[in-house]
Parts: sequence; C-alpha cells; structure tokens
Amino acid sequence: MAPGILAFIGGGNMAASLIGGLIARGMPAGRIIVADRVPEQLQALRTRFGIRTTSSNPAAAAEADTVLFAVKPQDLASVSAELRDVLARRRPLLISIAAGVHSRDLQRWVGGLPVVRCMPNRPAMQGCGVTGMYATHEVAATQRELAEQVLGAVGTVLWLEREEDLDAVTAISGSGPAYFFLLIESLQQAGQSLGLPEEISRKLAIETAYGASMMARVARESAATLREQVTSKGGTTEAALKHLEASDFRGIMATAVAAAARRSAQLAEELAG
Ligand SMILES: NC(=O)C1=CN([C@@H]2O[C@H](COP(=O)(O)OP(=O)(O)OC[C@H]3O[C@@H](n4cnc5c(N)ncnc54)[C@H](O)[C@@H]3O)[C@@H](O)[C@H]2O)C=CC1
Ligand SMILES: O=C(O)[C@@H]1CCC=N1
Repeated sequence: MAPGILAFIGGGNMAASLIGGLIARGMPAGRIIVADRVPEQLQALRTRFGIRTTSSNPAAAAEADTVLFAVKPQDLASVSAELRDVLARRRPLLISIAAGVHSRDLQRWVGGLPVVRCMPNRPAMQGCGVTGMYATHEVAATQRELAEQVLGAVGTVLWLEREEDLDAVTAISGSGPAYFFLLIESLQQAGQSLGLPEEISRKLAIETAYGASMMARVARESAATLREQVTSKGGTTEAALKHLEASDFRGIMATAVAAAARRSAQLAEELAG
C-alpha cells in the first residue's frame, strides 16, 4: 500500500466504503484521517475503523499527501474554497469522486493541483465496485498508481483517456446498481403476483441476479451467448424474452442511460460556478 497520509473530506457512505476496503487491504488506520461536519458520522467511523477524525477540513488536508473529496457535488465548490490555501501550501494529489464536477473547475477552485477524477459505485461497500478514472496532465505516474491503489481497494479500476467519458461511466456503472435493484424489485413483485411468498420471491430474485452476474463475470462467452444458452426453443425464457423485445426493452435501457449521461454533463455545467 502506498505511503503517506490520506485525508477524506466528507465521511459519508462512499467514504466509509473506501475506508473499509483500504483497511481490509492492510492500510494502517493511523494513515487515514476523515473530516466531516456531522460529529455522529465521525464517531461511527472511529468506532468502526479506528481511524482519526476531525471536524476541521483544513486540519485534515494540512497533513495529507492525498486528499479525497467525498462530499456531495453541490458542496465541492465551498469545500475547495475553504481548502484552497492549505492545498496550495501542501500540494497533495487531489482525488474527487463527486458526480458531474469537471476537473477544470476543481483545478480552478483549488489552484491547479494534480487531480484524479473518479466515478466509483455503491458495491464498493462489498469490495466489488468498479471505478472509471481520469487523470489531469499534472498527475505524475506515481500519483496515478496511488489513486489506483485507493480506488482499487474496493474493486476494479478502469482508466479513461477522455474526461467526457465519465458521463457515460456515471450513467452505466455509477447509477447502474439502481437499475439492477429495480430489476430485482420488479422480479420479486412479479413472483409475488404469481403467488409466491414474499421472502421466497425476494431470495429467488436476488440469488438469480447474483448467479447471472457471477456467470457473466467468469464466462468466456458474451452475455448474448449466455442468454441464448438459457433460452430453450419454444420454452419459457423465449416466451418472456419475446415480450421484453417487443416492448423495446433495449431501447428503454438506451434512453434511460442516455438521460443519466445527459444529467451528468448538465450537472457539470450547473456546478461550474
Ligand atoms: N452514492 C453513490 O452511489 C455514489 C456517489 N458518488 C459520489 O460520492 C460523493 C459522496 O456521496 P455519498 O457518500 O453517497 O454521500 P453522503 O451524503 O453519504 O456523504 C457526504 C458526506 O459529506 C459530509 N459533508 C457535507 N458537507 C461537508 C463539508 N462542508 N465538509 C465536510 N463534510 C461535509 C456530510 O456530512 C456527509 O457525511 C458524491 O459527490 C457523489 O456524487 C459517486 C459514485 C456513486
Ligand atoms: O445519482 C447520482 O447522481 C450519484 C452518481 C452516481 C450514483 N449516484
């Protein structure tokens, strides 16, 4: 694990996921400091991970080699303004996981620091997240490795050449868990409508999602081939898939994902300040 102190600004859900992953990978708790404005949040993190906490963002940043912004996108400009002086003195690597905040705006707010902008996702909490990452020109090779270690502690890391691709990454994998949860909810409800008890239907839907994902992850075949293997000619799956295709399931997904990507780009404009 890379040397140095890592400061989280914002100690909410995503920060807790990343901290859990880093500690599980052997990062000493003493090398992590978290700043948040909610004392109960800090207390919970101290108890759970044995890390250091503070209610002062500048105090956390002042001793950090890497500063990770994990506040909501709307809070990023004010947090950056608060930290501008201390960051200018310390010049750490800045990692941002905020949706839809462009690195050029971040750099403008904090004064030209090296920035790695990332889009992780919620399954990071279970160590099986996936993160799209983009590094600005100022980021040194060692800092890229450092950022990769931090996000790599909670899942797969994929580097992007073009920052604008983060809008699509946000739409696919950042928001993506919610699409799968909706599918699980819908399957469970459908099972209940067919008369299954709630708990049985819930378990069937969840385990099926898990099994299908596991298969797709290890298989050499494409998802399309795996789908065909489940689909017997004249059988039950075919009956369901015919209905989904006729209802333009693929078109619905494409439109939904495009809406998320558009929103990500719009957020960047709204938050540019
Ligand atoms: N939730 C998700 O699935 C994903 C979220 N993200 C991004 O991660 C970031 C954090 O999201 P969550 O952890 O879900 O949010 P959260 O609301 O759980 O955590 C944000 C934390 O920031 C703290 N905070 C607010 N203002 C602060 C300030 N001025 N100084 C210090 N701390 C402050 C809050 O008290 C809270 O604990 C967001 O920018 C979001 O776009 C990225 C990928 C997925
Ligand atoms: O919904 C959102 O805006 C954030 C970004 C990706 C997941 N949650």
